[in-house]
Amino acid sequence: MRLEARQIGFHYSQGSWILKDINLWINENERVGLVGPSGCGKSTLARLLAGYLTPHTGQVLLDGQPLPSQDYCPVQLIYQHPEKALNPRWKLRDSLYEGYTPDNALLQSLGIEPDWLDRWPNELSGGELQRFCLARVLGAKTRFLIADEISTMLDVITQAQIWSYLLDIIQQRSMGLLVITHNLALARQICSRIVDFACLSPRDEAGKR
Ligand SMILES: Nc1ncnc2c1ncn2[C@@H]1O[C@H](COP(=O)(O)OP(=O)(O)OP(=O)(O)O)[C@@H](O)[C@H]1O
Repeated sequence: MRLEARQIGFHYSQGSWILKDINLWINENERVGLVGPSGCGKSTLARLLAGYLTPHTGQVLLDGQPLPSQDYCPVQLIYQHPEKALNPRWKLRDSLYEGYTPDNALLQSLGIEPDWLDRWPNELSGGELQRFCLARVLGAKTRFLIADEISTMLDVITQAQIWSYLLDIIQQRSMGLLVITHNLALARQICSRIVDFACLSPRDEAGKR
């Protein structure tokens, strides 16, 4: 299976182009790191790849087909800030079971304590909440995971734990992973291929992208 951004162009509202002729692909079993300067459009590309935004030109393709618009999306995205991804008015149990029913083994392997399910999002730490966000996106139908700066605000021990859980699951299920990060050392440690955002779009005749 392959996730592909083909000739993607995108701008917000009436603004200027953020992405132009962007090409990127990730195969299953592949862990790709995406690095680039702040504001260049990495998170925008992540949202396009997961189907949260629609490109103005080009296509996002999964094995040559558009992403499903109704069913569970096989491409799932996790953000840097778990508190923004969870409804503050829902207990964590409700957020967790919204998309599918994760089994106890998965919750255990992510280090989620059973009593956390009865708490509100503001009653857990950032690292604990991020485990919920991971559990939410790891439905059996997930084939590609896009991790957008998911461990930036965590301490080193929690970072190591979360990446270790995640990489195990990704390997067991032969999933593809796109890691968006400013941490080149992390990308080198985790990824089988690293892509510089600046290399995703073609240069014009003047050598500009
Ligand atoms: N919802 C939005 N509306 C308008 N402009 C936006 C929106 N989201 C992002 N942008 C703009 O799009 C550009 C790319 O933003 P994006 O978040 O994709 O960059 P990034 O490479 O992920 O940055 P960082 O590494 O700092 O997270 C920026 O100039 C940003 O200001």
